[in-house]
Amino acid sequence: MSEHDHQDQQQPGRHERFRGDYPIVVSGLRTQFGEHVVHDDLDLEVRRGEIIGVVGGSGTGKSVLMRAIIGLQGVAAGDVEVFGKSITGADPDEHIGVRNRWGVLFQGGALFSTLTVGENVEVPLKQFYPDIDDELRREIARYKVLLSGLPEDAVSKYPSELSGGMKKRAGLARALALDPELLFLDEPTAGLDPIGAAKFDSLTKELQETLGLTVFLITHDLDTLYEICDRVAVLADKKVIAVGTIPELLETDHPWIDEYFNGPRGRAVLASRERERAKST
Ligand SMILES: Nc1ncnc2c1ncn2[C@@H]1O[C@H](COP(=O)(O)OP(=O)(O)OP(=O)(O)O)[C@@H](O)[C@H]1O
Repeated sequence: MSEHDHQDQQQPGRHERFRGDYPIVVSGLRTQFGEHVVHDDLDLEVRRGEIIGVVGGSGTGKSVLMRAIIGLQGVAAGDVEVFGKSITGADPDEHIGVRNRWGVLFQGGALFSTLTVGENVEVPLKQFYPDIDDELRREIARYKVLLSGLPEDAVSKYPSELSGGMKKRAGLARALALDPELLFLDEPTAGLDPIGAAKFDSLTKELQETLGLTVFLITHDLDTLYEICDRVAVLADKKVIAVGTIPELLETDHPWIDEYFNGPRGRAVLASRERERAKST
């Protein structure tokens, strides 16, 4: 047995980081519920190390797309590759080595209400690394809670004792439990006040930079798009109709994109950014 094999046996699930350019490649995706087609022939490539914002009107299929990418949503046609491996139609057990390389913050946090924050973070650790001893697992969970910007005493609190912003951070701590390379965030700043939302954005950016994460971020928050997203993918007409930086998107002349970024809210965000810039110069 080589030294490498030996190490792999000692650390189940250990893997090389993905070195390819596109950790997520979606090609010709079709999803549907009965007769209702949500995506049809949808393509998307997510670049390694970027924060990609995913926007679109309500019901255009942003969450369903995320679920298709992480294998929770059946796919009627097309292919989804994550870290170069096809997820589509695969037996979940077959791809355990891929599934422990991403973390997900679902809308609303999806925390277990009967477990403390620390115990919530321990759930994926128990699932994927059952042999870690209790003390080490607790210590890893505590570290992830602190990494997510929560105070030490949050570890032993129950979700019902937390504010909305703290719940999001607790959900983030759980998403980070397995040291993921890919982070999925479904509307992370929804329901937060503007200051809390800006803090969460900064944390996301900091984690992307320090941990080298690729972030798939569904949002309706224009501030988030301007502040931290490297590119933005726009869902409409059952497809990704455009993907690029905001200035690139504005050149496409698509009516929805124009309305989204140049409508009253888009203009207000731009004006406020201009004011901030003027203040800081
Ligand atoms: N389990 C399901 N069964 C049937 N239809 C579903 C199911 N999940 C989602 N849909 C439908 O798929 C479409 C896309 O839903 P999805 O939640 O992805 O939209 P979204 O773009 O994330 O919307 P929002 O911005 O409002 O969160 C919607 O029409 C929704 O009703």
